[in-house]
Amino acid sequence: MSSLATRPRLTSLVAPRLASIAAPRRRSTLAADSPPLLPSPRPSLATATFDWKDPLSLSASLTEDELLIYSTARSFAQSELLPGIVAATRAATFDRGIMRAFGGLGLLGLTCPAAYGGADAGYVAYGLTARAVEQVDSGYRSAMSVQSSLVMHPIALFGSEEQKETWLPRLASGEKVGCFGLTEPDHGSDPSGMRTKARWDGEAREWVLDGSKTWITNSPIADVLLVWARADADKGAVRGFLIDRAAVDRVQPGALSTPEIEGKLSLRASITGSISLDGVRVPEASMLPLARGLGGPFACLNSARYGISWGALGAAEACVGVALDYTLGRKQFGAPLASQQLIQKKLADAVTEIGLGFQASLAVGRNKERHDFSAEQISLVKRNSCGKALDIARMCRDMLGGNGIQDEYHIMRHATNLETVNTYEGTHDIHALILGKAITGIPAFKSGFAFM
Ligand SMILES: Cc1cc2nc3c(=O)[nH]c(=O)nc-3n(C[C@H](O)[C@H](O)[C@H](O)COP(=O)(O)OP(=O)(O)OC[C@H]3O[C@@H](n4cnc5c(N)ncnc54)[C@H](O)[C@@H]3O)c2cc1C
Repeated sequence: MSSLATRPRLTSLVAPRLASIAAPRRRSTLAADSPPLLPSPRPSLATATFDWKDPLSLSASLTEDELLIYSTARSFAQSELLPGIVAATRAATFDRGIMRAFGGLGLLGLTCPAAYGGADAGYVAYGLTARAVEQVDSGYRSAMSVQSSLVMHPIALFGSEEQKETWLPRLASGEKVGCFGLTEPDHGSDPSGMRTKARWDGEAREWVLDGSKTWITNSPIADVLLVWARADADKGAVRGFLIDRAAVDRVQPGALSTPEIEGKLSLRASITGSISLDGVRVPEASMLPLARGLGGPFACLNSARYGISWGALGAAEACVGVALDYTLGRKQFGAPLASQQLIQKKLADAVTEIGLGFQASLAVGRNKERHDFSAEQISLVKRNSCGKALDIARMCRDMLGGNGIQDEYHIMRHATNLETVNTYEGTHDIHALILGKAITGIPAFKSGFAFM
């Protein structure tokens, strides 16, 4: 260490030589046949100071608007959400007011049209918001992602004018909460086996829904439930239905129920439930007119999965921040843990993966903004970010020793949350199979259309 410190810095040795090449007056004094001092006519010096929080200068690739959205979301998350997260996790509660607060800041439906209360802000801004919120908790990011990507996005993309006007402004403000019901008790990774049915009652001009969904984020508090079902009058095609809970409860009390799933050891500050549909009648106009087949829900999932690729890394960077502080302060064997080579390697690995992961998500975000992306690119970044973030959270937990399992240090909560984030919206292995199919041309999943 000490000999390195007393050695002149490499740049101070090279700089004068570079200056002599760069200055035209001096260059002219060189003999015409002199060998060049350095191979490149425009050598680049390392001028930026390395910042572990932005190791590959992500912020330099962002617009002013994106930076502003990120700093708004981050200061809200740090000042309003962080202080209560430990208590919310212990009590396994989700404060409905958080949705109104997100809405008040304009963080819901960031990619939706401004004409309906969205922000038209672009996919990178959306990713940055997911990152800021998930630095506090994956459960809060889940609530926001479901509202924005899995409810508002499909209404904006596939909805009628009436559906857009009815729901989007109220979802954007957080006045109404939505949920997305695709997973069923017997069909998770392979939603092509879906059993929930929509029967057409031509006389009443209503759809009658029967079936059940499980593991549905926000379902116990949702005002509008986007439920995917097989429509008998459309040759059994999967269609999306917007169920207005209040309207159903008024006319058919008990036909629709959304009990909370208890006993979760992950995403405890997010509310998750099932959906039970027992002859639920909805008007003809409740069906999303422009979504037909599983391509509808998958289009929504692509948007949410992309956001997750940013969010999961947000959780990972929060874990690294805690681990770094802790290891700088904690002394064992007469020295700070942070001075030990093994600890530094762990931190270097984590910062490397986070920096690379954000660049990958940024690239996919820009591709999305240019309308030039593939579902496989999203599988790649969702899978990579979740897997890496989970590994980083576990490694950071380890760096805190026994204290690492204490909720006040946050890391263990992030690690248990990331177990879910790695599983939902397509498990780590299912995304590997999606990529495997694209690479080899051979689908490894046997029953038709596994994708969730
Ligand atoms: C907290 C939470 C919130 C959620 N929120 C929502 C929501 O809002 N809306 C919604 O619709 N769903 C939601 N989900 C459901 C989630 O998307 C599913 O849990 C996920 O898709 C996996 O499905 P599954 O649980 O049925 O597991 P399964 O599909 O039964 O998979 C179990 C295991 O088998 C593996 N596997 C499956 N098929 C294959 C194969 N062909 N080859 C090799 N391995 C395979 C999987 O990778 C996994 O490891 C949520 C889940 C959780 C836990």
